Amino acid sequence: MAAGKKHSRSDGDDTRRVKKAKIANGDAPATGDEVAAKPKKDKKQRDEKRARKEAKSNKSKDKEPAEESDADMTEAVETAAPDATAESDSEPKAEKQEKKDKKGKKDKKDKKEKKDKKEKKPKTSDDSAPESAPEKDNGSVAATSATAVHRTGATYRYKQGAALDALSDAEIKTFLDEKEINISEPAATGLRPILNFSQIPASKLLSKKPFASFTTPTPIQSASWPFALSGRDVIGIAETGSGKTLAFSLPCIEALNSSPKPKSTRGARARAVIVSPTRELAMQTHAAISVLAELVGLSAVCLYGGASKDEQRALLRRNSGADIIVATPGRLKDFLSEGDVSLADVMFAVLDEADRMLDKGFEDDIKQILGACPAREKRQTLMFTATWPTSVRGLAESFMVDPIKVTIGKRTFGGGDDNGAGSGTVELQANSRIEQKVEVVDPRGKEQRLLELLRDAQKGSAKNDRILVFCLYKKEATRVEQFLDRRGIPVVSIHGDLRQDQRTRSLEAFKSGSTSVLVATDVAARGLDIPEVKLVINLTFPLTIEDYVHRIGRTGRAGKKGKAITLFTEHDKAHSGSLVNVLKGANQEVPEDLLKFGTTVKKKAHDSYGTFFKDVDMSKKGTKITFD
Ligand SMILES: Nc1ncnc2c1ncn2[C@@H]1O[C@H](COP(=O)(O)OP(=O)(O)OP(=O)(O)O)[C@@H](O)[C@H]1O
Repeated sequence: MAAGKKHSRSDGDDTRRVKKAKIANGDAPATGDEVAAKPKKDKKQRDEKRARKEAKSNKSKDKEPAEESDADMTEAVETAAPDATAESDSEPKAEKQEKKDKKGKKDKKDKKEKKDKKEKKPKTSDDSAPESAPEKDNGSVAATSATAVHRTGATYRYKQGAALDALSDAEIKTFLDEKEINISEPAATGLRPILNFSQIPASKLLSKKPFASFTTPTPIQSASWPFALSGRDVIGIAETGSGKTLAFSLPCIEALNSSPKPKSTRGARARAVIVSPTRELAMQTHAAISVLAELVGLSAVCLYGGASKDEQRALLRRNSGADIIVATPGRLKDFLSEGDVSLADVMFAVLDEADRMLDKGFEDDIKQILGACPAREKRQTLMFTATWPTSVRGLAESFMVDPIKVTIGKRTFGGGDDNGAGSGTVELQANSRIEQKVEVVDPRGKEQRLLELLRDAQKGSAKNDRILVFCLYKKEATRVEQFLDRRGIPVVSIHGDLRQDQRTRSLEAFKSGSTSVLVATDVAARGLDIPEVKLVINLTFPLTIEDYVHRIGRTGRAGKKGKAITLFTEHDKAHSGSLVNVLKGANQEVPEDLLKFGTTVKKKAHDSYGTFFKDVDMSKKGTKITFD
């Protein structure tokens, strides 16, 4: 099959993927006993003095060099060992039992309150919602000016304003329907979406007019802010480029700004932690949240691999406990284990690109990082992404308390064969402002076709239009960059074989427009907000359909239009069904040539693998494919 061929390529990545498969299969260096023994030990230690002991227990764990741990999405997998016994939020047993009892009582109380509320709630057409979303609240949002209290101890109080209270249910329902907002709210608080910036409660931050350059909140901001500002856990799923960064940044700053700073101690004691899958995304998020943080005198530090630890350590010291840490998992784990950072005071934790962070490649890191934070009942946890595969949902909820799920877009459509096998419904949606073209091509002609597409797209006045070309492998990216360079195309690249300073330089050259073509691996697929990317070309199809949605999402951002062209070959036929669904879901043309490969959505061959897994037929002999 296609995967077999890809893995037989002679670009060096093949062996790594096989190695990854082995590791994720339980063929990891650490034995099961070793892995199992650690959490128990950690628990005991934390029982005595959780915060300090956490750093110590981490110290005893095997340490990976940061330069490898988050250099690239593929590299991250290599370092991931299975740890099925690890707990998401390990705490002492007695404390756990006490919490369980308390939670039991609280649950009973909540249930009663919920029941009372439901009875009071006016019935609307949406009350007949499908069973899959029994608590869906669209259109039945009772006006309330209730003041929500944070369980984390933040003194910020979200009070729904009079202007929002004054709106009729019908107006709210129209807004929710028009913006395709779906809110699944177990606690039925009845909080209404924030329709415009003036409806956000006044605060020191708001007095500085941080949103002056925007006209209205985006749907994900409108719908998630009331809950996140109220201290609730939120899962936010919205299309690429729809302002999710601000959706979690505003509540983060408000929560921190209303809480006393912990007394200065040795090591930086962060109060918010935001975890990102790639260095560039961590830097971008850090830059974005720093704009808000500085307005109210809070500090944010970015920790990522491939750069000097000493410099980052110095930044942490200078800020004597950065309020906010934005980090890639590998480097953050290093700092935790070395005792340079403590997450024991974290009241606000965010997983950006959450499905990627919960994927097998990062799962253990995330367990360790969230395990170093206070228990989920004592922190607020937010997860945001554009794609939310079912495989990560259970794990996500294990890190959260009754999360509110805010989904933007019509995300349910059928698929699979006529017998209903192989798919069912999918909740995957590409940004509908992106025109998606798929060309089925002979694999041998791909690079020539790329050249034609680039020349065509950069004709005349479009000469400097920014175009992002995605490859699957690092070596492939290097080769394609050289191929284009030799043909006079101004090009730079970004992938895991480059040093961090080279990666940064490439991205800067592309962002500034000094070089109009960027060749990238999936290290640039998620989150990067590069202005005016006119076209995304998928030279080689990604490993998962989710990655496809993220890749093309580098264009058509913040309400703009964009275009994506995918060169699809017989090697990618396993993805034809899911690609057809994504195209249909975004009202895009489905080429006949693509349909020939079939429309059945293949179930993932192996549940243990995430975005980077591709089935490898170990019995097959490699076919040497020659490029160029
Ligand atoms: N309310 C708003 N109005 C207009 N533009 C906005 C608004 N909020 C954020 N933006 C802008 O939209 C762009 C995309 O935002 P952001 O990077 O947060 O998207 P995202 O949803 O996180 O995308 P991705 O899924 O790719 O990570 C940014 O340039 C941001 O400044």
